Amino acid sequence: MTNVREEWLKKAISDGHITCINYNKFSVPIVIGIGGFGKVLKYELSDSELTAALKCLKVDTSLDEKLLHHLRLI
Ligand SMILES: Nc1ncnc2c1ncn2[C@@H]1O[C@H](COP(=O)(O)OP(=O)(O)OP(=O)(O)O)[C@@H](O)[C@H]1O
Repeated sequence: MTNVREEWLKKAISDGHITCINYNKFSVPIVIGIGGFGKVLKYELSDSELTAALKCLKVDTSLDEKLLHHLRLI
């Protein structure tokens, strides 16, 4: 079965809606907060002076199934 989430991400990156930065550019993370959708982590970027806060979203694999079910109904 096609991974809907992966295909969606690839398209969003190739269409320029999401900027993709290689994960090895980020330092070891420090957890700085927790929200409803996941943890927020602080990173330094290796090739710049930038500090970044990234949210690591919780994975809900049932979303793929719900989306596929919805698409079958259309
Ligand atoms: N850019 C940031 N810089 C510093 N700390 C941050 C940053 N973004 C989030 N945090 C910390 O992480 C915590 C959770 O942030 P988050 O955005 O996940 O909150 P939320 O809006 O309640 O979550 P959600 O949108 O998932 O429901 C914040 O309360 C804050 O302490």
